[in-house]
Amino acid sequence: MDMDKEITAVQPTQHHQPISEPVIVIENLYKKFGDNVILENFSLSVKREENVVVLGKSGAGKSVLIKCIIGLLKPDKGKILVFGEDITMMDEDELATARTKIGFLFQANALYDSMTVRENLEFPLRRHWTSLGEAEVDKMVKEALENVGLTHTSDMMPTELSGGMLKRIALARTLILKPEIILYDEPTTGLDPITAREIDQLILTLQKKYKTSSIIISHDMNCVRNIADRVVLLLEGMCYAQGTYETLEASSDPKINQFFK
Ligand SMILES: Nc1ncnc2c1ncn2[C@@H]1O[C@H](COP(=O)(O)OP(=O)(O)OP(=O)(O)O)[C@@H](O)[C@H]1O
Repeated sequence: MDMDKEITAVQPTQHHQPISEPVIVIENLYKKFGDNVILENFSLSVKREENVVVLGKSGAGKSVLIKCIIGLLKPDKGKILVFGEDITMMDEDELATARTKIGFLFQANALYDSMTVRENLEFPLRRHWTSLGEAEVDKMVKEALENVGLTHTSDMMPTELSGGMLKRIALARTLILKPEIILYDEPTTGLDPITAREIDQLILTLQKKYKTSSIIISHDMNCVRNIADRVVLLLEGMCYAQGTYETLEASSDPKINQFFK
């Protein structure tokens, strides 16, 4: 379909310039459940070191999109190229390899309540990088906790931490495997505004440090404004519009405008 709207009137932005080489290219993705068409001709490309926020109403298909990118759902049609390799054509072994390059920050953090913070951080290392020695594991856990300013929580249980601290630990755990791409599912939902802004800042700081590329699902318009190099509006199954926060906010199209009120 030719309804995709590229909003081109670029305004000055304080965000860094992403490098133009794409790390994710999604072409004409189509996904339905029964008669319920969720994604219809959805296309999107994400450049290296770019933060793309996907904005859409509840039920628009944002989670379905993310699940397709990590191969948890198979689209009915279309391609998802991650570093040039089509995720939709991969078997489980190939997917497992591809997923080591893709970090995922779950909305509910997905930390293990029965493990200490340190054990939660060690878990992905021991699972994916089995050849690491104790000293290396220690060093990486320390670095991960320093990155999020929570070295003192190492021996604490997740239940002893606040929502903002849990989000930081979840972010540290996502980053510990040094993924090149991070997918964030509503990273600031459920946090108070001040903590939410701290998480935005941390996401940006760590992105600069590790040079990651990201797709971020968010309803939090402050988060969208702070983090997005580019905003993509997922509407009616497709990429309805895309542009900087400022250009979309200035749009006179009521379908775009409704998100910025
Ligand atoms: N496994 C599934 N089987 C059937 N329908 C599904 C499945 N997964 C998602 N859906 C449907 O797909 C649609 C999009 O769901 P999705 O979770 O992607 O929405 P969303 O945009 O992430 O919404 P929210 O912002 O509320 O999380 C919904 O109508 C949902 O019921």
